[in-house]
Amino acid sequence: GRRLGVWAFRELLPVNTDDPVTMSEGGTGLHPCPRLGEELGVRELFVKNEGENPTGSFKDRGMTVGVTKAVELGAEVVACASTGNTSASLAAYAARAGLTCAVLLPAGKVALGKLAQALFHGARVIPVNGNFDDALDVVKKLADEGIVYILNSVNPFRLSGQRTIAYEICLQLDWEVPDAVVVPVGNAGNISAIWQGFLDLYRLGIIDELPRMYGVQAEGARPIVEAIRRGKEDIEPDPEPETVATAIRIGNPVNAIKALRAIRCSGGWAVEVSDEEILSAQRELATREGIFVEPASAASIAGLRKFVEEGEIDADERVVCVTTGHGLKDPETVMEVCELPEPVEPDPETIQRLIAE
Ligand SMILES: Cc1ncc(COP(=O)(O)O)c(/C=C/C(=O)C(=O)O)c1O
Repeated sequence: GRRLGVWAFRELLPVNTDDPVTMSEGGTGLHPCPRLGEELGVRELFVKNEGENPTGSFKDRGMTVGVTKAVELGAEVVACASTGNTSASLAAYAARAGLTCAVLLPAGKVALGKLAQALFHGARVIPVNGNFDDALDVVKKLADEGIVYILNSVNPFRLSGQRTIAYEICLQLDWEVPDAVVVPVGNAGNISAIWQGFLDLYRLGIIDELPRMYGVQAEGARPIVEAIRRGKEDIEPDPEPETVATAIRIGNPVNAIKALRAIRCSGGWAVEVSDEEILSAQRELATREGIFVEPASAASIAGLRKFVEEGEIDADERVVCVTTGHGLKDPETVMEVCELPEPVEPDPETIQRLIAE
């Protein structure tokens, strides 16, 4: 009788408490998307919509475990660097736990919805002159000195919560395993955690096969793609990452080694997509299947199109695209590509004409 969500899998989580800091995170929809699948050329396309979480991104799965652990350890100040969603999630869960929260953000590069969340939940929002990577370096130094408890994905408790994405996908597919799972990659924690989740189920004998893991990055921020393409063991950090998908505007992913292993051990691959491809995929998903995601999330859809074109994923395979954040996070990017009509008089003829146009 457990509600589907992160804590339905409590026996698999590394936190021994029956009093978690929780807001019913997880239990997100695994939506069949036949029209979009048809367009992309795959037999069965599902979208695992993480924008349905309490603060609108998959980060809540990690934060519920990470912040519960912070309380267990007696931490007083929790902190993170963030491109936005981590800070929004940490601000909410820290508020719920009564912890002081500090978030460092790359000044001018965080979507409006995420800023509103972090500010409104009462976090100490600290914009810094520099990129996400510079901000993370500072928070890591402060954590090493015991001044803050860090909740970025260098914290293993954060990633353990995100494994539940894999648990839920299998449960929602009646314990079958998809052929391919496509994930947008920034700091590279999520693709690593999802792979670990599938491995957990495999080692427990619950599933007897494993999916291939596919990572998608923005053309302007693609260190993982370059390392995969060149067969490298580690990445070349990109000092100037740039993309409209600000959530994945990351040049030096801390989980690079884990992500390279997840992609290689699973027989998957990685690809980059342009900002234009991201924005058109975002629009297609919203207009064809009614699912509204922020730009970075749509990278998984744009990437799937390329994996099918390149023969990495076959037309007759079952594919899950993980869409990682809600579209409301970044309304400004949406309004840049939409045309709001001028107001008209509310008379029936005018309205009828406009509807018919
Ligand atoms: C919508 C969305 N989609 C994909 C990613 C990439 O996940 P990772 O590869 O695990 O980093 C993020 C990451 C955001 C942050 O890193 C942050 O919020 O600081 C995101 O918000």
